[in-house]
Amino acid sequence: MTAFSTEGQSDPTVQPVPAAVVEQVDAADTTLSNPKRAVLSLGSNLGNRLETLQGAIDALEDTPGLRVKAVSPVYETEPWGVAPGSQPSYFNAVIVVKTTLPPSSLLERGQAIEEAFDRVREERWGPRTIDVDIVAYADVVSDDPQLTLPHPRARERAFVLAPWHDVDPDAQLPGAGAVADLLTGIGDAGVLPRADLELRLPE
Ligand SMILES: Nc1ncnc2c1ncn2[C@@H]1O[C@H](COP(=O)(O)OP(=O)(O)OP(=O)(O)O)[C@@H](O)[C@H]1O
Ligand SMILES: Nc1nc2c(c(=O)[nH]1)N=C(CO)CN2
Repeated sequence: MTAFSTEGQSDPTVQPVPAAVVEQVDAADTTLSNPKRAVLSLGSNLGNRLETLQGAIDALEDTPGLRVKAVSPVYETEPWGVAPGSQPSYFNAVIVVKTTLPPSSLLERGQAIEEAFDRVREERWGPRTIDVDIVAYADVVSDDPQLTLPHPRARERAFVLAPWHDVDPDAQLPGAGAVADLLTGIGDAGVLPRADLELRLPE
Protein backbone atom coordinates (compact mmCIF):
# COMPACT_ATOMS: atom_id res chain seq x y z
CA MET A 1 0.00 0.00 0.00
CA THR A 2 1.39 3.40 -0.96
CA ALA A 3 1.75 5.55 2.16
CA PHE A 4 -0.26 8.74 2.22
CA SER A 5 1.84 11.37 3.80
CA THR A 6 2.17 15.14 3.88
CA GLU A 7 5.33 14.90 5.93
CA GLY A 8 8.20 16.87 4.53
CA GLN A 9 5.89 18.50 1.99
CA SER A 10 7.45 21.87 1.35
CA ASP A 11 5.47 23.22 -1.60
CA PRO A 12 2.12 24.47 -0.27
CA THR A 13 0.64 24.57 -3.80
CA VAL A 14 0.94 20.79 -4.16
CA GLN A 15 -2.32 19.29 -3.00
CA PRO A 16 -2.11 15.99 -1.11
CA VAL A 17 -3.59 13.05 -2.98
CA PRO A 18 -6.76 11.97 -1.18
CA ALA A 19 -6.44 8.63 0.57
CA ALA A 20 -9.38 7.22 -1.44
CA VAL A 21 -7.55 7.92 -4.72
CA VAL A 22 -4.36 6.36 -3.39
CA GLU A 23 -6.37 3.27 -2.48
CA GLN A 24 -7.92 3.02 -5.95
CA VAL A 25 -4.58 3.40 -7.71
CA ASP A 26 -3.00 0.81 -5.44
CA ALA A 27 -5.84 -1.61 -6.13
CA ALA A 28 -5.40 -1.13 -9.90
CA ASP A 29 -1.64 -1.70 -9.59
CA THR A 30 -2.22 -4.90 -7.67
CA THR A 31 -4.59 -6.15 -10.39
CA LEU A 32 -2.04 -5.34 -13.09
CA SER A 33 0.79 -7.20 -11.43
CA ASN A 34 -1.45 -10.05 -10.33
CA PRO A 35 -3.38 -11.61 -13.21
CA LYS A 36 -6.42 -13.62 -12.24
CA ARG A 37 -7.59 -16.96 -13.56
CA ALA A 38 -11.01 -17.05 -15.16
CA VAL A 39 -13.03 -19.84 -16.74
CA LEU A 40 -15.18 -19.01 -19.76
CA SER A 41 -17.86 -21.12 -21.41
CA LEU A 42 -18.28 -20.79 -25.17
CA GLY A 43 -21.30 -22.07 -27.06
CA SER A 44 -22.57 -21.85 -30.63
CA ASN A 45 -25.57 -23.37 -32.36
CA LEU A 46 -25.90 -21.22 -35.50
CA GLY A 47 -23.64 -20.88 -38.55
CA ASN A 48 -20.21 -22.51 -38.71
CA ARG A 49 -20.07 -23.46 -35.06
CA LEU A 50 -16.45 -24.64 -34.91
CA GLU A 51 -15.11 -21.67 -36.86
CA THR A 52 -17.03 -19.27 -34.65
CA LEU A 53 -15.76 -20.86 -31.44
CA GLN A 54 -12.19 -20.61 -32.76
CA GLY A 55 -12.81 -16.99 -33.81
CA ALA A 56 -13.99 -16.13 -30.31
CA ILE A 57 -10.94 -17.82 -28.75
CA ASP A 58 -8.61 -15.91 -31.08
CA ALA A 59 -10.40 -12.63 -30.36
CA LEU A 60 -10.05 -13.23 -26.64
CA GLU A 61 -6.32 -13.92 -27.08
CA ASP A 62 -6.04 -10.63 -29.00
CA THR A 63 -7.36 -8.77 -25.96
CA PRO A 64 -4.74 -6.68 -24.14
CA GLY A 65 -4.30 -8.04 -20.63
CA LEU A 66 -5.66 -11.49 -21.45
CA ARG A 67 -3.99 -14.78 -22.34
CA VAL A 68 -5.75 -18.02 -23.18
CA LYS A 69 -4.09 -20.76 -21.14
CA ALA A 70 -6.17 -23.85 -21.93
CA VAL A 71 -8.80 -24.87 -24.45
CA SER A 72 -11.05 -27.88 -23.81
CA PRO A 73 -12.15 -30.55 -26.25
CA VAL A 74 -15.27 -29.77 -28.30
CA TYR A 75 -18.61 -31.22 -27.24
CA GLU A 76 -21.76 -31.47 -29.29
CA THR A 77 -24.60 -30.85 -26.90
CA GLU A 78 -28.39 -30.87 -26.80
CA PRO A 79 -29.82 -27.40 -26.29
CA TRP A 80 -30.38 -26.95 -22.58
CA GLY A 81 -33.41 -25.16 -21.17
CA VAL A 82 -35.59 -25.32 -24.29
CA ALA A 83 -38.05 -27.81 -25.78
CA PRO A 84 -36.31 -30.89 -27.25
CA GLY A 85 -35.84 -30.58 -31.02
CA SER A 86 -36.64 -26.86 -31.05
CA GLN A 87 -33.05 -25.73 -31.80
CA PRO A 88 -29.96 -27.03 -33.56
CA SER A 89 -27.39 -28.76 -31.35
CA TYR A 90 -24.61 -26.70 -29.82
CA PHE A 91 -20.88 -26.98 -29.99
CA ASN A 92 -19.54 -26.15 -26.54
CA ALA A 93 -16.09 -25.67 -25.07
CA VAL A 94 -14.51 -24.15 -22.00
CA ILE A 95 -11.35 -22.08 -21.90
CA VAL A 96 -9.15 -21.00 -19.03
CA VAL A 97 -7.66 -17.52 -19.25
CA LYS A 98 -5.29 -15.42 -17.19
CA THR A 99 -6.22 -11.78 -17.17
CA THR A 100 -5.49 -8.43 -15.62
CA LEU A 101 -8.94 -7.21 -16.69
CA PRO A 102 -11.38 -6.81 -13.85
CA PRO A 103 -14.56 -8.96 -14.11
CA SER A 104 -16.68 -6.13 -15.56
CA SER A 105 -14.19 -5.51 -18.39
CA LEU A 106 -13.95 -9.21 -19.13
CA LEU A 107 -17.76 -9.32 -19.43
CA GLU A 108 -17.67 -6.30 -21.77
CA ARG A 109 -15.03 -7.94 -23.93
CA GLY A 110 -17.08 -11.14 -24.13
CA GLN A 111 -20.17 -9.18 -25.12
CA ALA A 112 -18.23 -7.21 -27.76
CA ILE A 113 -17.09 -10.53 -29.25
CA GLU A 114 -20.70 -11.80 -29.24
CA GLU A 115 -21.70 -8.67 -31.16
CA ALA A 116 -18.83 -9.04 -33.61
CA PHE A 117 -20.17 -12.50 -34.44
CA ASP A 118 -23.64 -11.05 -35.06
CA ARG A 119 -25.27 -12.57 -32.05
CA VAL A 120 -28.97 -11.69 -31.95
CA ARG A 121 -30.83 -11.55 -28.62
CA GLU A 122 -34.51 -12.27 -29.15
CA GLU A 123 -35.66 -14.86 -26.67
CA ARG A 124 -34.15 -16.27 -23.51
CA TRP A 125 -31.86 -19.16 -24.36
CA GLY A 126 -32.56 -18.56 -28.06
CA PRO A 127 -30.21 -19.94 -30.73
CA ARG A 128 -27.00 -17.97 -31.14
CA THR A 129 -23.86 -17.75 -33.23
CA ILE A 130 -21.82 -17.40 -30.05
CA ASP A 131 -22.31 -17.14 -26.33
CA VAL A 132 -19.47 -16.16 -24.03
CA ASP A 133 -20.26 -16.70 -20.34
CA ILE A 134 -17.96 -16.09 -17.41
CA VAL A 135 -18.22 -19.29 -15.41
CA ALA A 136 -15.82 -18.24 -12.67
CA TYR A 137 -13.36 -15.43 -12.00
CA ALA A 138 -10.74 -16.36 -9.39
CA ASP A 139 -12.76 -17.11 -6.27
CA VAL A 140 -15.03 -14.09 -6.67
CA VAL A 141 -18.61 -14.58 -5.49
CA SER A 142 -21.16 -11.94 -6.50
CA ASP A 143 -24.93 -11.83 -6.88
CA ASP A 144 -24.89 -8.74 -9.10
CA PRO A 145 -27.41 -9.55 -11.90
CA GLN A 146 -25.14 -7.79 -14.43
CA LEU A 147 -22.39 -10.23 -13.56
CA THR A 148 -23.21 -13.08 -11.22
CA LEU A 149 -20.15 -15.08 -10.15
CA PRO A 150 -19.76 -17.92 -10.38
CA HIS A 151 -22.28 -18.24 -13.24
CA PRO A 152 -25.50 -19.16 -11.42
CA ARG A 153 -26.45 -22.01 -13.76
CA ALA A 154 -22.99 -23.49 -14.34
CA ARG A 155 -23.51 -26.21 -11.74
CA GLU A 156 -26.61 -27.49 -13.60
CA ARG A 157 -24.95 -27.59 -17.02
CA ALA A 158 -23.04 -30.65 -18.15
CA PHE A 159 -22.05 -28.68 -21.27
CA VAL A 160 -20.01 -26.47 -18.93
CA LEU A 161 -18.87 -28.99 -16.31
CA ALA A 162 -17.68 -31.74 -18.71
CA PRO A 163 -15.25 -29.59 -20.75
CA TRP A 164 -14.15 -27.72 -17.61
CA HIS A 165 -13.35 -31.04 -15.94
CA ASP A 166 -11.31 -32.05 -19.02
CA VAL A 167 -9.01 -29.02 -18.76
CA ASP A 168 -8.89 -29.00 -14.96
CA PRO A 169 -9.85 -32.27 -13.26
CA ASP A 170 -9.34 -30.70 -9.81
CA ALA A 171 -11.44 -27.61 -10.53
CA GLN A 172 -13.67 -26.21 -7.83
CA LEU A 173 -16.76 -24.13 -8.49
CA PRO A 174 -16.56 -21.44 -5.80
CA GLY A 175 -19.35 -22.01 -3.28
CA ALA A 176 -20.54 -25.26 -4.90
CA GLY A 177 -17.70 -27.77 -4.60
CA ALA A 178 -15.69 -29.96 -6.94
CA VAL A 179 -16.61 -29.84 -10.61
CA ALA A 180 -16.01 -33.62 -10.76
CA ASP A 181 -18.67 -34.22 -8.07
CA LEU A 182 -21.13 -31.77 -9.62
CA LEU A 183 -20.74 -33.55 -12.95
CA THR A 184 -21.25 -36.96 -11.37
CA GLY A 185 -24.40 -35.58 -9.74
CA ILE A 186 -26.06 -34.35 -12.92
CA GLY A 187 -24.62 -36.89 -15.40
CA ASP A 188 -23.48 -36.21 -18.93
CA ALA A 189 -26.56 -37.12 -20.97
CA GLY A 190 -26.87 -35.02 -24.12
CA VAL A 191 -23.19 -34.02 -24.05
CA LEU A 192 -21.13 -35.85 -26.63
CA PRO A 193 -17.35 -35.44 -27.05
CA ARG A 194 -16.46 -34.67 -30.69
CA ALA A 195 -12.97 -36.18 -30.80
CA ASP A 196 -12.93 -35.59 -34.56
CA LEU A 197 -12.92 -31.81 -34.00
CA GLU A 198 -10.35 -29.60 -32.33
CA LEU A 199 -9.99 -26.02 -31.18
CA ARG A 200 -6.49 -24.53 -31.20
CA LEU A 201 -4.79 -22.89 -28.27
CA PRO A 202 -3.56 -19.59 -29.77
CA GLU A 203 0.25 -19.34 -29.92
N1 LIG B 1 -21.41 -14.86 -15.23
C1 LIG B 1 -21.99 -14.21 -16.26
N2 LIG B 1 -21.51 -14.35 -17.52
C2 LIG B 1 -22.08 -13.69 -18.55
N3 LIG B 1 -23.17 -12.89 -18.43
C3 LIG B 1 -23.70 -12.72 -17.19
C4 LIG B 1 -23.13 -13.37 -16.07
N4 LIG B 1 -23.85 -13.01 -14.96
C5 LIG B 1 -24.79 -12.19 -15.38
N5 LIG B 1 -24.73 -11.99 -16.72
C6 LIG B 1 -25.66 -11.13 -17.45
O1 LIG B 1 -26.57 -11.94 -18.15
C7 LIG B 1 -27.07 -11.18 -19.21
C8 LIG B 1 -27.69 -12.08 -20.27
O2 LIG B 1 -26.65 -12.82 -20.84
P1 LIG B 1 -26.94 -13.80 -22.03
O3 LIG B 1 -27.90 -13.17 -22.99
O4 LIG B 1 -25.61 -14.27 -22.57
O5 LIG B 1 -27.69 -14.98 -21.28
P2 LIG B 1 -27.84 -16.41 -21.82
O6 LIG B 1 -26.48 -16.89 -22.22
O7 LIG B 1 -28.89 -16.45 -22.89
O8 LIG B 1 -28.36 -17.24 -20.59
P3 LIG B 1 -27.56 -17.77 -19.35
O9 LIG B 1 -27.24 -16.56 -18.52
O10 LIG B 1 -28.51 -18.70 -18.69
O11 LIG B 1 -26.31 -18.44 -19.86
C9 LIG B 1 -25.89 -10.37 -19.70
O12 LIG B 1 -26.28 -9.14 -20.21
C10 LIG B 1 -25.01 -10.23 -18.47
O13 LIG B 1 -25.03 -8.90 -17.95
N1 LIG C 1 -26.35 -27.17 -25.02
C1 LIG C 1 -26.38 -25.89 -24.71
N2 LIG C 1 -27.52 -25.34 -24.30
C2 LIG C 1 -27.55 -24.01 -23.97
C3 LIG C 1 -26.39 -23.22 -24.07
C4 LIG C 1 -25.19 -23.83 -24.53
O1 LIG C 1 -24.13 -23.19 -24.65
N3 LIG C 1 -25.23 -25.16 -24.83
N4 LIG C 1 -26.42 -21.92 -23.71
C5 LIG C 1 -27.52 -21.40 -23.22
C6 LIG C 1 -27.50 -20.01 -22.73
O2 LIG C 1 -26.27 -19.66 -22.25
C7 LIG C 1 -28.79 -22.11 -23.13
N5 LIG C 1 -28.70 -23.46 -23.52
